[in-house]
Amino acid sequence: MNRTPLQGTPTLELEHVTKVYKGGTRAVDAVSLRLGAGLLGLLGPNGAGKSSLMRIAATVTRPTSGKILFNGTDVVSRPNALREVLGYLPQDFGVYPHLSAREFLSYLAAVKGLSARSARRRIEELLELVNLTEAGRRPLGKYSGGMLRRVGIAQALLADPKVLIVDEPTAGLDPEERVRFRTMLSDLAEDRVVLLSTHIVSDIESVASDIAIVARGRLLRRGAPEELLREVDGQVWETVAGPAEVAALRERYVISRTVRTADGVRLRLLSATPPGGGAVRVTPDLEDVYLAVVNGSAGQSLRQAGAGAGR
Ligand SMILES: Nc1ncnc2c1ncn2[C@@H]1O[C@H](COP(=O)(O)OP(=O)(O)OP(=O)(O)O)[C@@H](O)[C@H]1O
Repeated sequence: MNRTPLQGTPTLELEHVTKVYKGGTRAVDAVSLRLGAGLLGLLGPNGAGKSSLMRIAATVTRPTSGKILFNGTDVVSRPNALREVLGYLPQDFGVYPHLSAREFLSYLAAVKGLSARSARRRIEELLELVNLTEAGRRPLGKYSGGMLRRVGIAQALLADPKVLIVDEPTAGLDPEERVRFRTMLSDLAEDRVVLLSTHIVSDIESVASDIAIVARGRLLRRGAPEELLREVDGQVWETVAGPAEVAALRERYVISRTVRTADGVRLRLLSATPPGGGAVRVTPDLEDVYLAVVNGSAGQSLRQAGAGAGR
């Protein structure tokens, strides 16, 4: 493996990273990932180990075993090599409720060692970017969940990071904010490593050209959306069923969507062979792949192996 990246192109490598918590939960199980400039969407159901993996990648938690290298430097033993260029938005981001967004960001900028002058300029840029210029003087205690999330995003970008790690960043954002945020992240990913975790497929399908699917601590797939989609090519079907048949279909197949219509329930299901009942083959989307992979059934019978993971 080439350990000498080109000047200016950051690389973050996770090698066989494992995290076993006290009590024995194996939250991350031998995950290896190599990230260069660009956005990697880490997709997995609740409890898959995404936050644990992100905390480890952000040097907040030490792995039980495995290595993390930033531009070739081992950051488990030398975390500052990454921390100096890292922006991190944890899932449980907390603020001081009596401070305004400007005061809070100024405080963090001082902690990060930014000069007062460049901090002021940067904070105004960021407040504008996350659409909080007007609200920037109000105490954070009066902010909505979505506004606080945007403050979290601004703090992660304070020091113009080379590596940006954002854990479920769109939680609490309204649809318009989600779109704005996704666009912002894909712009940032042009020359930075951006790692974004989510359990919502639509959060990443329009921005991530690179997707990793995790479940039960393990990395199950990694690839471009087109590659992942090929896995369920020809195996996604739509059918309309009466209310009585729906339960039986749920037993037999991984169901990726249901919509009630005037004629009954329109189901989208995964099956390697024609499921019968007039089902029509349809073009797969990422939600289908995600469910197939997480249910451990891609390429096999596509029968439901577990309860609707990730929904
Ligand atoms: N500090 C901890 N101590 C013990 N177990 C933990 C700890 N943090 C996480 N876990 C466990 O590790 C597993 C993975 O949790 P983690 O939060 O990393 O998953 P996740 O994919 O981020 O899920 P969510 O989106 O629900 O947070 C879960 O079983 C969780 O209960």
